[in-house]
Amino acid sequence: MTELSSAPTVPVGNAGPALDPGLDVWRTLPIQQQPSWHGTPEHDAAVRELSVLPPLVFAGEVDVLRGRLAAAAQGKAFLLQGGDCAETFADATADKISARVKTILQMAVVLTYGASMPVIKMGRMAGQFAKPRSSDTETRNGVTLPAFRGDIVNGYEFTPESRRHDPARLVKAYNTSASTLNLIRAFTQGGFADLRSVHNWNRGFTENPAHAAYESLAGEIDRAIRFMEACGADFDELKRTEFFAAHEALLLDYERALTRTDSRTGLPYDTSAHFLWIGERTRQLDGAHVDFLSRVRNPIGVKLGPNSTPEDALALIDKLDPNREPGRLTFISRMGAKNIREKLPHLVEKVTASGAQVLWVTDPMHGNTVTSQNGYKTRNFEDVMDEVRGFFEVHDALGTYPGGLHVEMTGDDVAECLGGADPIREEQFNDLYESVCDPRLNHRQSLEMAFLVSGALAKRGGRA
Ligand SMILES: O=C[C@H](O)[C@H](O)COP(=O)(O)O
Ligand SMILES: C=C(OP(=O)(O)O)C(=O)O
Ligand SMILES: [Mn+2]
Repeated sequence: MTELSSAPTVPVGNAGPALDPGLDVWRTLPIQQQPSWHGTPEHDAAVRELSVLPPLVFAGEVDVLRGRLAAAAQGKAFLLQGGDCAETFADATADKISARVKTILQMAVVLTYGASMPVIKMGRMAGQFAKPRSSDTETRNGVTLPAFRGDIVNGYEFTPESRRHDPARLVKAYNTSASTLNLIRAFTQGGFADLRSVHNWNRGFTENPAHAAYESLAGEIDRAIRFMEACGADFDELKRTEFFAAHEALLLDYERALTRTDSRTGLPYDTSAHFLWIGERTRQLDGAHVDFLSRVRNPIGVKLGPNSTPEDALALIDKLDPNREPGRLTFISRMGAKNIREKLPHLVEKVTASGAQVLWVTDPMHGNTVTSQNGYKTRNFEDVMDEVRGFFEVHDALGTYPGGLHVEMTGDDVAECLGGADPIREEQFNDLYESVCDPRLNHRQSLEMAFLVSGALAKRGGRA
């Protein structure tokens, strides 16, 4: 198995054949959600600097991921994507990064047991710095400033200086991604991801009386691990795990500058992350984002909101996955709990009938955002779980495979989403709401979701 820490046999570098000129066609196409910094000397200098910096990920790793996603598209693996809505430079600390990775690993163990198949672990991490926004501006107490668009563009602090679009942030985002990825690699390759430790961390969750309902599943996992031990399983082999980095490919200057030719194949790889997705607001068929991502070899995701039509989905497949290559294309539906049972079936049916083998993943966060009585952007855990249930129901009815989960979550004890078995109430927002964009599941809510989804996966497999 290729490990992330090992160097590829032939690294991606700056040398090698010239990049395909098609990679710049996006510059001639309509483009949404970009900062207003083009043409400035600072912007050009930042892009020049990025274009000669080392790749953050290797082409060989990207190929391994494509293979793993192909298995998921065929119902033989399950994808778990999780992390902040918007990473920040200030929170790229050892404690916060490791808490998030630990939580994803904890979720993955529970899901692996329920699914009885490999879980592909992927962070919205090490590059999730750019945010599309509904509005270009934000008004507070009669003062209007540019909206916060993620730390790669401007600062969250509500002052004219901080909200200025600053191209020097492009390079800081690269450096922060590199140090985040370095810690992730050390954490997942250095022995900390030992299956037995990850399972022990879950004990803290089930010891909470609010989570008593999950004790029996945790007990089953415990017995399975002891059974493996008794059979002489090589736990040293299970001390390391693959972990992949993903973000929304929103700022095409950044993505283009980090695109390199793979010297093995001569093909372009976007080396800013293993997996890149196109957001709901930038998936226009004739737009810049779809064009650019159609030309790189990375596995690509596309968010599909409630207005997506089967025709949109089929046209996206033609453009992004013309060779119908399993693992290349993931559709991440984010319909909202109220819509999923009505809107998703047509999409899945038509895509399946076309013969394309995409991976279907649910994002149960972005269609379920509401404002709390006390004015915070939030989501109800029950709505989030209802969308996940709907996703499973739709696939069960159609005989297709619900292949993954895409969530905004953190490893910390924040209060941003309402509810859960150990419920978060809106009075807690004033002290514990930390997100600079969308509300995330906290550590406990994330694990609770994993236990619930694990149960659903086990039921599908006929084991519960
Ligand atoms: O993360 C997704 C979007 O960037 C986010 O939901 C946009 O939020 P807004 O509607 O507050 O701009
Ligand atoms: C912007 C996001 O989602 P969407 O494109 O689905 O709104 C996101 O995933 O943070
Ligand atoms: Mn978000």
